[in-house]
Amino acid sequence: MADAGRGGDGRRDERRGDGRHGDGQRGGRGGGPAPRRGASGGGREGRPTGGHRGPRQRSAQTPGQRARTADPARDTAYTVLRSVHEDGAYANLELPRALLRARLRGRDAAFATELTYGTLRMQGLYDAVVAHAADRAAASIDVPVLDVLRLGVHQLLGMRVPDHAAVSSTVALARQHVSQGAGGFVNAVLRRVTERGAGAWVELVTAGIEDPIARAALEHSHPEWIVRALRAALVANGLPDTELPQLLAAHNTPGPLTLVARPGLVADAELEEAGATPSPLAPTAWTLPSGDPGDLASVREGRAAVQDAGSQLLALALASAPLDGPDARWLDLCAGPGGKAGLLAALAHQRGASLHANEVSPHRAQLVRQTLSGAVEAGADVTVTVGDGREVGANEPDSYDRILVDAPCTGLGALRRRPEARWRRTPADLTELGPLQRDLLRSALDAVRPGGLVAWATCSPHIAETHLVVKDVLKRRDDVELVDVRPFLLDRGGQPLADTGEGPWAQLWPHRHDTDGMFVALLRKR
Ligand SMILES: C[S@@+](CC[C@H](N)C(=O)[O-])C[C@H]1O[C@@H](n2cnc3c(N)ncnc32)[C@H](O)[C@@H]1O
Repeated sequence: MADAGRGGDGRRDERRGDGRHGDGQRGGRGGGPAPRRGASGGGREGRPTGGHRGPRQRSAQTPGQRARTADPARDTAYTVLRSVHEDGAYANLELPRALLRARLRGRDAAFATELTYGTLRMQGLYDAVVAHAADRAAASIDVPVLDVLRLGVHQLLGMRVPDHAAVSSTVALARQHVSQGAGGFVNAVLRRVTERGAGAWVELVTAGIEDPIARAALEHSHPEWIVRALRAALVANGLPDTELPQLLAAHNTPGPLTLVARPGLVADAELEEAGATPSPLAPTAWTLPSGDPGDLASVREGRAAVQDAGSQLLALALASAPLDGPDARWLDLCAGPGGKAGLLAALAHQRGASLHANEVSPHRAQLVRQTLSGAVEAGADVTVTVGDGREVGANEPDSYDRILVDAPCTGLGALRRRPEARWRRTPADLTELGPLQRDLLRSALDAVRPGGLVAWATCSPHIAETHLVVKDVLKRRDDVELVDVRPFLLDRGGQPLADTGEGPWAQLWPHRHDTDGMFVALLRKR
């Protein structure tokens, strides 16, 4: 298969530092054919689990009769996969553009979304399946061909696509984008994949792996170092490590599409009329069961937005913790693209306070301005600056009453929304981010006035970015105390969220709270 394989891996370095930790929910919701649940998501199967399957649905067409042109939904998924793997693109940004270009809406868009996101998430497991079925290392297969195969395997093992449709359409993709020869190779490999169900494939590729972490990593398609870190984070936050499979499975399941209703800017009736329902998770959170959030006037006008409930809870906790003295100046130190600043600006406006939103990247600061447009329109006192947050403490000491540090981090708590992130991140990112994170927290503690509050937040449960940053910074300061944040993490009914840890900080979990894995610590300067 000269055109399907080659000697080495030859993949480009797919890493690209991003610092992108907006909520990025748009496009993350699957739909259309329901994903099969079990091998990785707690029950994906839909097939006999043991051994080889019985007679399969085979295509009646001969290879010559089969489609040579891929259908638009699969073509779109393939194009996005190539951009992710070849150009370092982000699927949550690239997919909406690709859907628009292909004019896909409704079920076709939902199919393309599930195919893209599911394939990227499950890539680790699928490569092992491909390697077994092709009898060669996945790394020895040209990445464009491997991407076609991954899409085919996801249709066969992760979605309810009939075998004949999955195989013939994926072969068409290979012929159209790679070559005739690649089509033959893809056909042969996928036919072998159809010989077993998802559960049987997992058993086969994990057979003989004794280390439970390595086994869980392959079964749930995560890099091993992330599985180890998540296990440590569960234990450090008082949860049993037996929950690890549920946590990993939650990363392989699309999260709900949650909206934030920015207080004072949008009425409940308007959201209800648009089909949204109140989420029990946070007083400002709404769930949009179907449809495009961009169709809502409140979203287009910045009065509501797509935002994970966990992000909302953190901003609400910072805003609601009691404060002695003035409460007039709020700062969001690392604000881009502005999700939490949007909520803080609305809350500050209701209280007669101002919000200063700072962001180091000019492009992302521009996104913050756009995000805050709804609050500004309503008269909120908001300033957006481009600057290094590490310098704010020295430049404006003892100046703010409440400060949010939503720090640049690995984003390991948001893996369900950023399907390729798990394959891009490396332990080296932690080494790189650690000093920056500590400097930002120190700067915030300098910038807050005595008696004021600083919230340290990450969308990562990794101990190195959560507990250790706070402990390290506090070791050298005797003017700061930790405040128990858990009483301020309130659900829609006003009750503190359960299972957020032993305090004083709090860790949210996708498998427990159905939010991103956000961490928050609240600090008060004496
Ligand atoms: C986790 S994101 C913030 C997300 C934001 N709070 C939201 O809810 O949309 C972290 C942000 O910190 C920014 N950042 C990184 N280094 C920074 C620095 N030295 N000073 C200020 N911002 C920084 C990144 O560009 C990124 O936009």
